[in-house]
Amino acid sequence: MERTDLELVSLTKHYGDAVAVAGIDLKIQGGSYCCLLGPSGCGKTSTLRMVAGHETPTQGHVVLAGREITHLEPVQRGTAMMFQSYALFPHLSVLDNVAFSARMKGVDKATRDKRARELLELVAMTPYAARLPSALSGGQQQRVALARALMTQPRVLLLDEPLSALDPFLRIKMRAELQRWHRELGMTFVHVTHSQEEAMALADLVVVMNQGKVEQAGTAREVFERPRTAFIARFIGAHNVVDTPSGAVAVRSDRTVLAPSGGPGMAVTVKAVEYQGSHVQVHLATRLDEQDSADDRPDSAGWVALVPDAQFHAAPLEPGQRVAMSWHEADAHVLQG
Ligand SMILES: Nc1ncnc2c1ncn2[C@@H]1O[C@H](COP(=O)(O)OP(=O)(O)OP(=O)(O)O)[C@@H](O)[C@H]1O
Repeated sequence: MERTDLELVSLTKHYGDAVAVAGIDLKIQGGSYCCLLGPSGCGKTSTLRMVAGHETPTQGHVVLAGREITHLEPVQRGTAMMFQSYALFPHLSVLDNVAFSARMKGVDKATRDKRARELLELVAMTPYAARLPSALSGGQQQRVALARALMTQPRVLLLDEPLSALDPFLRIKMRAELQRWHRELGMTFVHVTHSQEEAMALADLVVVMNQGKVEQAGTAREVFERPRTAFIARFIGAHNVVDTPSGAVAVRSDRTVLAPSGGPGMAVTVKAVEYQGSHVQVHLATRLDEQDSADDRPDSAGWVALVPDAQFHAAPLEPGQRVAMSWHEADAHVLQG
């Protein structure tokens, strides 16, 4: 089988003095679903735009299927971008929107309409072929945007926050559709998101970025079970970062054990209790008056224990109560840096 890997080599982008992307090395296997994940401003979109050819790298290379594409025009690369705002042409019907790129290339009407109809079928939009975009819902516009991007027969589909404009219900529905399309099309998807939940749900390869660099790349399970740094553990969530005499460790919230005060472990205070159905989230701090732990405060000392509901109700806890927090040695994962 032909290799269609996408490789980024020392990919760098400066805007004046500001470093948006600080030298990324990444290999994305052909046909995989990759999510670029990270907080706002970490360089995800700049990276995607350099792959698409909408931004010129300051340094480095983009290689697709063994071919250097760094300085090619967007249409010559074998990539297609689906934008955050779907940017459909308002005066063109759904069918003509999808067929547009082929029309620009001079493909005859019968051929381009046939291909456009096949793609509308794929995204379940056949009944809407004659409509204008203004008469479609957000989810429907998204499907048309996808069909339009696929018209160029790309090897790599680039998706910039494709679900961010949708309401939570539709977002989950479209997530399942993205998975299905990825499976059916067999092409590489590179999807930018700031939602760890979205990345974990979709990606074969999760690439967590921080300040223009790749902080960790791996399967969702690898990143969740073996977060490399405190930043990753906090960003992925559901982990406590605890300073111990042998360095910082990450412990999953559901593996954090609470015992009556005086028991083994660290003496902490219950700050808040949140009932969540199958589990109860117990927020903990060294003292009751401590501020909430903020993501941007790396030294913050707030923790969460996720206690199964039956266990919690057998021995309920209340804010202000002192407890002992501990974990099994095997559940403490040593962090770097
Ligand atoms: N055209 C530009 N000119 C100057 N600075 C820019 C430009 N585009 C992006 N930046 C800066 O580069 C950094 C990375 O931006 P980028 O859009 O790639 O981040 P992001 O991770 O996609 O963020 P978001 O999730 O908010 O879209 C940011 O600090 C941003 O302000």
